[in-house]
Amino acid sequence: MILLVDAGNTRIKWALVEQGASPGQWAASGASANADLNHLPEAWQGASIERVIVSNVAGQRLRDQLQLMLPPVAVSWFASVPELAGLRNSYRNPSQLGCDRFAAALGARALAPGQALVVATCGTATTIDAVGADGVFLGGMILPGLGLMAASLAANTAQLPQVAAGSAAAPPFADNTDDAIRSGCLSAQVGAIERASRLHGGALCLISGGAAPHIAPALSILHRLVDNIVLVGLHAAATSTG
Ligand SMILES: Nc1ncnc2c1ncn2[C@@H]1O[C@H](COP(=O)(O)OP(=O)(O)OP(=O)(O)O)[C@@H](O)[C@H]1O
Ligand SMILES: CC(C)(CO)[C@@H](O)C(=O)NCCC(=O)O
Ligand SMILES: [K+]
Repeated sequence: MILLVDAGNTRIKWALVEQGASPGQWAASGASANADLNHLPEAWQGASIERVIVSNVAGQRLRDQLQLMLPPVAVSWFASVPELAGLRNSYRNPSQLGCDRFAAALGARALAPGQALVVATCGTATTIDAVGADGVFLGGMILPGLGLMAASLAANTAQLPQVAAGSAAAPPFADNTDDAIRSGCLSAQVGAIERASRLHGGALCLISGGAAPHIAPALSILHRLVDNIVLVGLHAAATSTG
C-alpha cells in the first residue's frame, strides 16, 4: 500500500492506494485540518504501508509535524522538477512552482491524456494552470481562494461582514450585502477560470479542491469536477518512478 498525502495551507488530504490501482481508486481516504494532524496515525493504523509520498505547500513547520505522524517507512517529499512522466515544467525556475500544482497537472494528464487542459485547484488559494496537449505545463494564475477573498473584504472594510461559507448560491446581481459579496467572490473565481480556458483554446477544465463543488456549477465552460486531483497526481508520480 502507498500512502499519498496532500498538505495544503488549510487541510491535509490523504489516500491509501494498492499497487496497480487506477487513478483515484483509493482503498481509503480522508482529510484533517492542519491543526488536527496528530489524529492522522489513527486513520492509518492497521494498513500495511510500504511507502509514503507527500506534497507539502504549508511550510517547514508543518513538514516537521507531519513527519512525526508518518509510518516508519521511506517518505518521498514531492517537489516540482523540470520534467516528470511526460510533463514538462516551463516555470522559469521549475522548483519555484508549488509542488501541489505540479502534482495536479500530473493528475490532470493521468485523467485526460493527450488533451489541452486547464487545471483549477480551488483551496486556500486558487490556482489555474494551462497544460498543453503535448504535456507542457505552460504556467498559470494564483489568486486568493473563495474563502480568503470573502475574509479579506471583512477584514479590511468597515461595513462588510464575514459571510458564512456554505450557504445557498447568490443571484449574480444581488439585492443584499451578504449575497453581493458571495456573488462577487464567486464571479471572480469563475471569471478567471473561464478566461484561462478561453485563452487556452477553449480547453477542458478539470476543477478540484475544497471550494470546487461551489464553483463548478457556475462555470459555463466544458469542465469536470475531480476529487483530489493532487492525490491523483501523486499516485501517477509514485507509479512512474517505480
Ligand atoms: N461550504 C463552503 N461554501 C463556500 N466555500 C467553501 C465551503 N467550504 C470550503 N469553502 C472554501 O473553499 C476553500 C477551500 O477549502 P478547503 O480548506 O476545504 O480546501 P482545500 O482544498 O483543502 O485547501 P488547501 O489545499 O489550501 O488546504 C476555502 O476558501 C474555503 O473558505
Ligand atoms: C499557490 C499555492 C499556495 C497553492 O496551494 C502553492 O502552490 C504555493 O505555495 N506555490 C508556490 C508559488 C508558485 O506556485 O509559484
Ligand atoms: K490550492
